[in-house]
Amino acid sequence: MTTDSTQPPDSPAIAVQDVHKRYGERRAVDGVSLDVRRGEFFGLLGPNGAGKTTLIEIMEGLRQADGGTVRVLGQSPWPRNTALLPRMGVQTQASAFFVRQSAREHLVTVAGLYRCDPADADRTLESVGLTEQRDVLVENLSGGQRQRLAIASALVHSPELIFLDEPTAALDPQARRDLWEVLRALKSEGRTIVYTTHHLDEAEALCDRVAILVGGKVAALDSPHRLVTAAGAPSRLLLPAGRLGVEEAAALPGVERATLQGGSLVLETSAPGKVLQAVDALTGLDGVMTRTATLEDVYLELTGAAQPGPRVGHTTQTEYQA
Ligand SMILES: Nc1ncnc2c1ncn2[C@@H]1O[C@H](COP(=O)(O)OP(=O)(O)OP(=O)(O)O)[C@@H](O)[C@H]1O
Repeated sequence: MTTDSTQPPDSPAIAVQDVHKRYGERRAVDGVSLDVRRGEFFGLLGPNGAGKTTLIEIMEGLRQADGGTVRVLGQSPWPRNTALLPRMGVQTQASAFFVRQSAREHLVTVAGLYRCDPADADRTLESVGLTEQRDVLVENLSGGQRQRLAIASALVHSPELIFLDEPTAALDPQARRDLWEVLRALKSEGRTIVYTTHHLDEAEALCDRVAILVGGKVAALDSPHRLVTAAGAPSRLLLPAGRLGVEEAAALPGVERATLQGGSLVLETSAPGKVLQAVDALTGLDGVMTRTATLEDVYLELTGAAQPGPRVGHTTQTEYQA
């Protein structure tokens, strides 16, 4: 990995100040300011059309901002700054491939463009778990394997700053988890990663900090843990239905709301310890589950997509057994 010794080590990898971008009347990026720290795994989240791709393209030097300033590794990415190219790796949702080449040939070709050795291609193929497919033609790779090859193409020259745009979108659950390990290894090598995803569990598991963009503005920026804690969303306790009456449950100390959902009695509370104690005293805790708030709760609240009533998907869950 090459680094710029002229930059102070504590300077941000990316500094974005009051950046604007319009397409006609549409304000795609509307006064965004944020820093991405060196070595940070930074998530850019937001609903479709929130301005993530536009902002990333401005950071990558692919698009000109209408206003504001952007510094990437201490330099301006616009007008197109070729000095930055060897220091950045870019994976987009529409990556281009040499489809009539094998996976390895493709990567050796990309490595050659960066004046890297074929050995770098082999090492990178291994790091994304494609060694077995090295001789398979790109056009015969599965969607997930191509996705991994796209990521390998962004990594082959060992860039210090990596942009990954929904890299796990086409991956099955196991391949997604495998890729998490690849990404964690990159972070542990000190690389800076800017990451977009619609998988909130993934952002929570991987990112040091996330920015949630809504309508071209930063609606929240912090670590997933602090965002979840600050949101103060209630925890939920799920009891098998019939264990307690709804009214009886609603009257327990600390319970803010009790509802029947499917086969469960759902208790919302900001004092889960207190409610667990009360339930334990009445019925025991066998089969009781707790679900704590997650980044998805915060995200849905901020993007205005929150549904009334408790959600039960994608939550951190603990089940009690006798
Ligand atoms: N080249 C363009 N010309 C005109 N409008 C555009 C262009 N690119 C994006 N937009 C509009 O700007 C807004 C932001 O788009 P952008 O692609 O940056 O959002 P996004 O957050 O990346 O969305 P997604 O999650 O769907 O990829 C959208 O309303 C989009 O329709």
